[in-house]
Amino acid sequence: MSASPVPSAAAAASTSAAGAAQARSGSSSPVHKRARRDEADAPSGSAAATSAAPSAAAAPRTEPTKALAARKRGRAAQMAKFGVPPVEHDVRRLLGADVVARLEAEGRDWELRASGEVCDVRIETLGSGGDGLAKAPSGDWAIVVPHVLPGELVRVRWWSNERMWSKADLLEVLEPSEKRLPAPCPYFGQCGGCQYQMLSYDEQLAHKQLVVERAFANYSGLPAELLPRIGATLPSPQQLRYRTKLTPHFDLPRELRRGKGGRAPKGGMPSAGEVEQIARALPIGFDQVKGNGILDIEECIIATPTINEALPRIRQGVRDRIASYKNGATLLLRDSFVKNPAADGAAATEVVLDEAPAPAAPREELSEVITDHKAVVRERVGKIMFESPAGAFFQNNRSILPSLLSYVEAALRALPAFSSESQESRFLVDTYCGSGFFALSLAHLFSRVAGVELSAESIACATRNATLNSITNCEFLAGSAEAIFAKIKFPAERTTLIIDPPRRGCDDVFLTQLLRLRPRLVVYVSCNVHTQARDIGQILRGEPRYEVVSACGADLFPMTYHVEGVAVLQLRDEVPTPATDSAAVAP
Ligand SMILES: C[S@@+](CC[C@H](N)C(=O)[O-])C[C@H]1O[C@@H](n2cnc3c(N)ncnc32)[C@H](O)[C@@H]1O
Repeated sequence: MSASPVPSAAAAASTSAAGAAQARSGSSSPVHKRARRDEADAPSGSAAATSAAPSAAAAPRTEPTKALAARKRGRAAQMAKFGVPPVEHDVRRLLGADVVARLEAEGRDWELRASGEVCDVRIETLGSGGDGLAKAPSGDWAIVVPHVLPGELVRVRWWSNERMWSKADLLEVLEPSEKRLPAPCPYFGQCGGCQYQMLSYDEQLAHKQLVVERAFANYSGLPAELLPRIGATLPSPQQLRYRTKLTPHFDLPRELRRGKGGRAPKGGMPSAGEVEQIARALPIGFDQVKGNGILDIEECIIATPTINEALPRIRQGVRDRIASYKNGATLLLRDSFVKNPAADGAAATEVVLDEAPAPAAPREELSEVITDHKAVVRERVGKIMFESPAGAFFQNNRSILPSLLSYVEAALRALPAFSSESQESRFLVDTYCGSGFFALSLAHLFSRVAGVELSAESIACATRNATLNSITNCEFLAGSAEAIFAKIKFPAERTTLIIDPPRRGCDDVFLTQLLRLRPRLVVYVSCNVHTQARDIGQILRGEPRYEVVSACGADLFPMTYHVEGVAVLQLRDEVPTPATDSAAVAP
């Protein structure tokens, strides 16, 4: 066994780096306290490293009933929103059906296993959430470890108890994988933001393809023979410096927290000098991997250069005004094209766009950072300029948006149901349309377009964006997604319906009405491939019969475990279309 140093910045995951990060973190929530107590109970990193042994497969301990009930409630809350957590599927696959059945039958699936034990484990697989999975030395429990790769022998410390698995810290990579690369980010290993900085981009894409496949296998409820074939993941032209939105946050240090009615903090208000010291030490950034509070981040290499240029000024602004905050806060930094570069260009940064620009558009544009939630953010995708409320949703990776649109357009054009119709006889319904990204970008393919969206502010922007870009065939409606079904009068057999919901996916009301409308084609885009697979499964099992004609992941979030799902469905030909279908069906 080689104790070679970790050949990447993941060495930051070593105990010393983690300790330094912890020293800079300011959180004191109960979760953090518990984690620290666990560490205090455990042997020190170096001593434990030499004595790491299978004995770490600790004998189960007794847990107070209330604590166990709280753990079960936490999982039940997640189940209600998203279904079985993806990691549980990964754990079941790792342990195997026999072991899982035994744990469940013996009532040992919620056992209390971890309390700071250190052990060496071989990582067997990479889970859907970006963490590696290994079997505990006992063989009947899983250990989930961040920033590791399959095949690696790693030294870990377990610190939390979940159902049939425990989370663990990575202490050391004892035998690195050949696939491990030096991570470009100095915070990798400590920051909870990125999971894959040590993995080549091709490997990231291949893994995300597997994640989408597993999502359909685990969540669609479809038999194996009906699972869709998942295509290669759509790559992002930029793998770093792509994020146009960053939300670093901070907790207000205890010494500055006021009591009820604005009363001075318990020990009295610190002096100006003390406040300055507290402000200087304040971590402003992202959650640490283990939940040890916030890691101070001076630069985020997946964010755009414009954001990184503004970050020091915005962080300093927080420090200067720290005594005026009542609580911690989440900051907003959005990269926005400058409306009038000639007038506003002084403080803005030149952006070179990756995609081929529209003939009339400039090759280079200026961008600036917007921090006010109520302000307007500008984004150009291909020929179209979008305005959206800074506090509302807009896609965060500008470099991949042209290829995402091209993928959808090519997938539709490949279908006779679409290509045999002229533009004048095609209709588009864009549900969960935000500021009109899909509706306006694809409007040239359709005769008429209708969009629906819950946020009235976003709808106002969508309507304005149509005018700004001289697009005259789009209408937008503020309301819940299913409200569109009662409004539109498009012929269902010539209608394409886009679904792009938030992470929780669609509800039954929406899916039921979609099936009643029977649009000829459905494009489902989602930032949560698990709820997407669940919803597509429900559509495919319903009446009338749909089939998936193409599906893949799109890498809107390189270096992280997130993957966007894109799927195109069509109504199956053998299903006769009732005569009433040529008019929209009111609910
Ligand atoms: C993932 S975003 C997609 C936005 C848009 N398609 C785009 O690409 O910019 C999901 C959108 O759904 C909206 N939304 C959430 N719940 C909704 C509901 N029940 N009905 C309609 N829109 C909803 C959110 O406000 C958000 O704008």
